[in-house]
Amino acid sequence: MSNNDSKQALIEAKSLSVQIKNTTILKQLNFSVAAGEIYALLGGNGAGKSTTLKTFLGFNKPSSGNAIIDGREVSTALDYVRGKTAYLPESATLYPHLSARENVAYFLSLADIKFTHDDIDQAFNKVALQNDAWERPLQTYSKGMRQKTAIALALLREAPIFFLDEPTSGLDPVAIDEFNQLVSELASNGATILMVTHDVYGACQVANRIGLLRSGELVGEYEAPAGGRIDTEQVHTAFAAREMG
Ligand SMILES: Nc1ncnc2c1ncn2[C@@H]1O[C@H](COP(=O)(O)OP(=O)(O)OP(=O)(O)O)[C@@H](O)[C@H]1O
Repeated sequence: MSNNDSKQALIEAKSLSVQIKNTTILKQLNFSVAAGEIYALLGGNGAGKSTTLKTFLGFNKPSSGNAIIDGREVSTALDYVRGKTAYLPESATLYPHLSARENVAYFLSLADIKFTHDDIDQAFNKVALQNDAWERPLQTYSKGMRQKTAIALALLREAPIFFLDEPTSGLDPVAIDEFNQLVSELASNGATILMVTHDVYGACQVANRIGLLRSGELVGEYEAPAGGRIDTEQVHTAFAAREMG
């Protein structure tokens, strides 16, 4: 029995298939992410990573099988699912002309969430957003800083489930390490994280489990040993072999 079976699964794909315009894009996916776990869906261009995320976000309907969040079918419990999840697209969709504080305050107000000035300070400190940037417009931020802002917002929304789309693409090595550290901390504090990526190294650095996706099929799964990391070499070899067919 894997570790995963003993814990509550918060994200589940059950024989999940998705068709777009008569083409089957996702084929019978089965995986689950337990509470507090980081699952990386790894695949090359066109493997179906974004389609999987979009299905869990409710933008695609399964043609068969199920996409389940916290025990509920996504397509029939959209409001519930949106309240439970935070989605970080490849580039955070925040307002460039507003400061980090103004962005966060605006989106929290939209969601009808009460907050104080101190709450926002605490969230920015938690994600290690540099203090001198808090009141500066986001257009002066690096991608890493914008991501930190988006994560601070998710923390304030108290969303327990995170979807991350290619979170480290375009980050420099220091920012990647910082980001991976932050993601690990989120999970240690109980967040459940599904990330999609083509970065083998990054996935092995943070994930408890990696699913290898190719042409819409899950062709391999790797699990970190207790207290350890998934072997990068093993996953890299499988990834490269799969990509070559
Ligand atoms: N709306 C759509 N209409 C037609 N085909 C689509 C649509 N969305 C996705 N696809 C196809 O589904 C397949 C998977 O696409 P998807 O964007 O999920 O891949 P991906 O793994 O995220 O790739 P990348 O790393 O390049 O972003 C691709 O062949 C793509 O062309």
